[in-house]
Amino acid sequence: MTLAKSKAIFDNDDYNHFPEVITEPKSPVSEAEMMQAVRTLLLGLGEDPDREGLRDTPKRVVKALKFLTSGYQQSLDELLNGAVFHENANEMVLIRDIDMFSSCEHHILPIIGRAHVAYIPNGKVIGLSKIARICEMYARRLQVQERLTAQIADALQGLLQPQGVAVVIEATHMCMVMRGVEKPGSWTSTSAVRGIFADSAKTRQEFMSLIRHSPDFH
Ligand SMILES: Nc1nc2c(ncn2[C@@H]2O[C@H](COP(=O)(O)OP(=O)(O)OP(=O)(O)O)[C@@H](O)[C@H]2O)c(=O)[nH]1
Ligand SMILES: [Zn+2]
Repeated sequence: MTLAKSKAIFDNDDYNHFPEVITEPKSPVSEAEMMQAVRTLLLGLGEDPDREGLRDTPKRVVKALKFLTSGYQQSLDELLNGAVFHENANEMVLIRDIDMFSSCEHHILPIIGRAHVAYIPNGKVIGLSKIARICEMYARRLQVQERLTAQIADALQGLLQPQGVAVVIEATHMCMVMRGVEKPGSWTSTSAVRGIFADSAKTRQEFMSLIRHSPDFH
């Protein structure tokens, strides 16, 4: 199937109307105000925001935070770019070890980990890279790991109406490592299963056994 032909099918398809909700409104705060707030933070920390090393820090922090939360500005429609194709595949598709960087919404500190995403098609498949892009879009928002996991699963379920979707995220939270309870080496696993992965223990186990042998996780 050519890409052009696939796109034509895609254009007529109902997945275009998958209700992607942008949960965050456009910001009413200017960059100048954000930089001023970072300057205040620096003062609060007892620093001198006018010393050479910190002079451009408010600007850098705002730029970095905007990048780390740039998923708010994206939508599924935009990132898919038409890459959903009709295909009579009905075996499990698994992408494992998708690197992931998110930010916890409680402390705005990094969540670092990997996602494993599987689905069993039901007439439609998605461009493989788009699965990683969907993970990135939701990761680049302020998150809790459970919601991030569920959002990825629900996006694929809504886009493809597959037989089922399974998502596992294994991550370490810097708010639990560098501060607070200070537990380096702790990993949090979350899963979200939909359709046949929820209904069939055998299918779920097949997925779990395929992702299990990753050497980095225990
Ligand atoms: N369920 C869940 N909790 C998270 C996630 N990221 C951070 N948290 C937790 O959010 C909780 C916030 O608890 P609070 O007691 O309000 O904040 P805190 O005083 O900074 O808590 P400590 O981290 O225990 O020092 C902490 O237990 C964090 O570990 C996440 O992705 N999922
Ligand atoms: Zn946190």
